[in-house]
Amino acid sequence: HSNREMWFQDLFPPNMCPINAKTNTFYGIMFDAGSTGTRIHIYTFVQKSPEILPELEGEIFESVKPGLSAYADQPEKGAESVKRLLDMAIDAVPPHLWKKTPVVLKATAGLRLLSEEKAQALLSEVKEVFEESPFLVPEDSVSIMDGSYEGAVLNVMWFAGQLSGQNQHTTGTLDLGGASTQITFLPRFEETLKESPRDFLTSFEMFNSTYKLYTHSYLGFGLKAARLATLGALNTEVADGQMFRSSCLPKQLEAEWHFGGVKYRYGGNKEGETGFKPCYLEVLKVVKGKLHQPDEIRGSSFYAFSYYYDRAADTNLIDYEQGGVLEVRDFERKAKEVCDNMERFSSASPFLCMDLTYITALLKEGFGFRDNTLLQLTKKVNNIETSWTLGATFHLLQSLGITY
Ligand SMILES: Nc1ccn([C@@H]2O[C@H](COP(=O)(O)OP(=O)(O)O)[C@@H](O)[C@H]2O)c(=O)n1
Ligand SMILES: [Ca+2]
Repeated sequence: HSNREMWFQDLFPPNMCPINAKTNTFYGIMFDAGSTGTRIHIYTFVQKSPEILPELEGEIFESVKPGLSAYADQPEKGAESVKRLLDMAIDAVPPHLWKKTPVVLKATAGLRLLSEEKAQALLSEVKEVFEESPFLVPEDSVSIMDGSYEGAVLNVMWFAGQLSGQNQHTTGTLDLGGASTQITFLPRFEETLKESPRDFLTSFEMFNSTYKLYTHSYLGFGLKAARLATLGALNTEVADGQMFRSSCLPKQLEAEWHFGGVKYRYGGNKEGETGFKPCYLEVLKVVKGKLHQPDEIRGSSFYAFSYYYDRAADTNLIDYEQGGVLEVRDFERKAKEVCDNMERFSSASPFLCMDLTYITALLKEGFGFRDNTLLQLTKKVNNIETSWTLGATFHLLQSLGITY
């Protein structure tokens, strides 16, 4: 594991400065308002001289469920959940640094799925909470994040950390959230640049370098949105008591599910088929032909985060603490095992079969990966959550001139 443990040291190089240099310590508070939960990351950095990048010293992390979008009709209550998390920062940051510590909230896909009006109401309540706090509130402190920024920042962090590592063939990241999914990589071939839609290509500046990236966020292709799409319930008016059925669910199941402030009734195919085959056909309708497939990624390997990690860990494909390396076909094998023995897996989430089948279809038919494409599943490094929030905080501190 030495390579993995070195990762943050690579990213924030160790002290190379004269012994009497003045050390600059600073904090950044970043909220990740995701579709399934709200999280606070309080980062501490130290910078020992202007010539070298700040080092990450530590992180305090806490999360609450549900996400802000569940408070679509009660924006004050949503903001309250943010305030409770922000109170942690009052204790964590020394009072004399409060005024120099920026607080920012970036919402991801969940809020993008709400109406403009409801999303804005939530954001302005949150903004009020920030303004009543003793922290530095920059312009645009509360916003809905552009999906390509989310992917870019995450990938650049990993890529920068890998420069001196061994795993130089892994140049991309895959993130599977609740409402959206991102793919990002550093293109190696001219072909990719020529064949990709314009808005899939971006250059990104961080750590004093410019990175040319392929990045895209697919809204509605997160795991939970995909459940609704598979059930035929995404972007439709749900009639009172309407029942959505799928061959990916246990035959006898009938239940309720709340997502994005809406209640859905769903269940298994009581009379019809269940199992991997019919389920795969259902899920295929959601992904087939909907995603751009760059040729060069077929043989690459990718880091994979979020629900890729969670579902692999839930089914013992990887260790929950350590993560691991998988091939795409491992997800398919597990999906077959779960879907064709649904009663045996009934103790876990009733969506386990659908989730694994969706992940399989997304990777193979969506992105066009091969059966043997390698995925490196990672959650934490040195006890720090691997998240776009770290890169975004770093970016923020640089833009505010808080680093030297
Ligand atoms: N700090 C975090 C944030 C999200 N996640 C993962 O992301 C999943 C949900 O994604 P999300 O709520 O951020 O949804 P999106 O808004 O990104 O679509 C969680 O269930 C976790 O698997 C994580 O592992 N650690
Ligand atoms: Ca997310």
